Amino acid sequence: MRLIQNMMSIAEYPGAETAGSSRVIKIAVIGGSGVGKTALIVRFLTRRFIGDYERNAGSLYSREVQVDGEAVTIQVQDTAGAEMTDNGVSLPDHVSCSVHWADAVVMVYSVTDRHSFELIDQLHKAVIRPGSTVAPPPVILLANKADLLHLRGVDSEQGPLLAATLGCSFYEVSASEDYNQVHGAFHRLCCQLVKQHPPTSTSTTTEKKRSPLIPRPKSPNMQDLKRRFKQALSAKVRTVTSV
Ligand SMILES: Nc1nc2c(ncn2[C@@H]2O[C@H](COP(=O)(O)OP(=O)(O)OP(=O)(O)O)[C@@H](O)[C@H]2O)c(=O)[nH]1
Repeated sequence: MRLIQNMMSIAEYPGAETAGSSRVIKIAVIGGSGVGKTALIVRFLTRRFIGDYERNAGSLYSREVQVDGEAVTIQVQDTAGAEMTDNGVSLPDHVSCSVHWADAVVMVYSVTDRHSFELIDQLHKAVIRPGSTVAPPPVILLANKADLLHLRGVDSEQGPLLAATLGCSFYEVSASEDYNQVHGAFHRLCCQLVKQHPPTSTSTTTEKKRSPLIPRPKSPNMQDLKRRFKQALSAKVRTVTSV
């Protein structure tokens, strides 16, 4: 039942094409696999924590929120997990496109996953693209799963240290335990973007950055959500019948 309620909360959630307000803020969330990217986005936008997910293929979430008293449409692009290879970090095309599309980037690692922490430096390089003439987008670093103290693989001092080296803000959060932390981190980023881009110049700035070659990110639709719900449900039924 919890699963059903949770899935319905996503289905009720406004679609990506509802950008009716004057201003659209685009955020890409990137990081290693299973660090909680989807959980963080859903938590920020719906207040809910959903424990069951399938591997992410890259969905675009959208919602109108109030930022400093102004109605703003936030579009958040979830991305597939990045992997470390012998030649550095391997970013699927979809992730690179999302980074170029975004006004700001949220990098995520899990405090329980040392590899996801070690990916961050490489991911940051992919975001800021040293030597590029285009100004890099604002970036924040989130250390997720702070509730899993017994599984901690990254010391609590290491995150802030890395963030200071990279020149970005840092937040240790738990998508499962603390809505306020997650909301605070995303909200501060939104405030920063709103201040940086006054309403009249927003669309111009955005259009300048976006290449026509970059495909629009996917948005979750009802059919996709229903399919995922059925999959999750049949997995549960299998578990129950096999006991
Ligand atoms: N305990 C705990 N579990 C979490 C937290 N955030 C996410 N999870 C769990 O971690 C698992 C992975 O979460 P996802 O949100 O799917 O992670 P992801 O980064 O989107 O995963 P990929 O799409 O595979 O890259 C899920 O089982 C979540 O329930 C958290 O803060 N605490």
